[in-house]
Amino acid sequence: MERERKGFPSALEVQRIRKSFGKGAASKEVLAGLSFSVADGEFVTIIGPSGSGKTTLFQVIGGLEPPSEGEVWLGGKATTGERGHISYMPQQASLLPWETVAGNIALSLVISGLDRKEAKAKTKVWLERIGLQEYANAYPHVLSGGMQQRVSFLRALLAPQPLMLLDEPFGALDALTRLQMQQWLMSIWEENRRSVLLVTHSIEEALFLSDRIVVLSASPAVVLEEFIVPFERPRDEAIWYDPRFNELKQRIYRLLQESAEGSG
Ligand SMILES: Nc1ncnc2c1ncn2[C@@H]1O[C@H](COP(=O)(O)OP(=O)(O)OP(=O)(O)O)[C@@H](O)[C@H]1O
Repeated sequence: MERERKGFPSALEVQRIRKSFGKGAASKEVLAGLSFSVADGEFVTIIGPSGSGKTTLFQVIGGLEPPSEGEVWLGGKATTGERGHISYMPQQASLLPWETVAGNIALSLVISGLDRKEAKAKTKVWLERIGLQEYANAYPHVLSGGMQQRVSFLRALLAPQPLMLLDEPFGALDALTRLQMQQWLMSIWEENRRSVLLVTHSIEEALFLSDRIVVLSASPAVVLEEFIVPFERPRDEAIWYDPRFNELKQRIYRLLQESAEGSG
């Protein structure tokens, strides 16, 4: 089987993915033939109604669940059903509790190939960049939820895998911290472009952060529509007041609402 294709441009290609759980009459189709891609250095967001299969899709992309049909290509290689090819940031920060904040960051750098001395020096620079230099020697449990997510995002950013999957990373934060985190993440990401696939329930968050938005239908999920987000980078809060922001927000909202009504 062809395992590599020359000149394959995408960080991620999801090709006609189907996924059903259960067998026979009890079988339930969750993903009903999904295809989309993430280009190198692109920030793509998946939005879909609750229960539309977003977590299942991430599990298929990350190789934790085999698809019933279809293929996953990462960085030009067929990786369907294989683990270890993506860097993952979950909703609840998963920092190593026995390592300090600096230790957690340094470990990501060591895993991505730096020696310990280089990793230590780089960790210092990163701690300053994310505003946590005072917490270098603290353990993760003393950090606030927002601070933990900064370290968690940084660990995903520094990991060697080319695609980052961000699974509702701000879902557990209060509204103000969430806004601050969106601005923070965008500024760090704009300086260090990586290929990102984000899942969120928030249309505003998707419009603020992404280059492109893929809207999924209610279960069983298909791609309803893709939207190119037209705002130039670097971005700031001014885009919230741009008439195109509201117009796109309304279009995506209506699409999700129609899909939810159609399935109910
Ligand atoms: N291992 C499994 N066995 C059987 N059904 C499953 C399994 N995993 C997920 N499902 C079903 O697949 C459907 C989609 O679930 P999933 O968690 O992927 O949706 P989601 O879009 O991430 O939901 P939410 O937005 O609420 O987080 C649900 O109906 C769920 O019950």
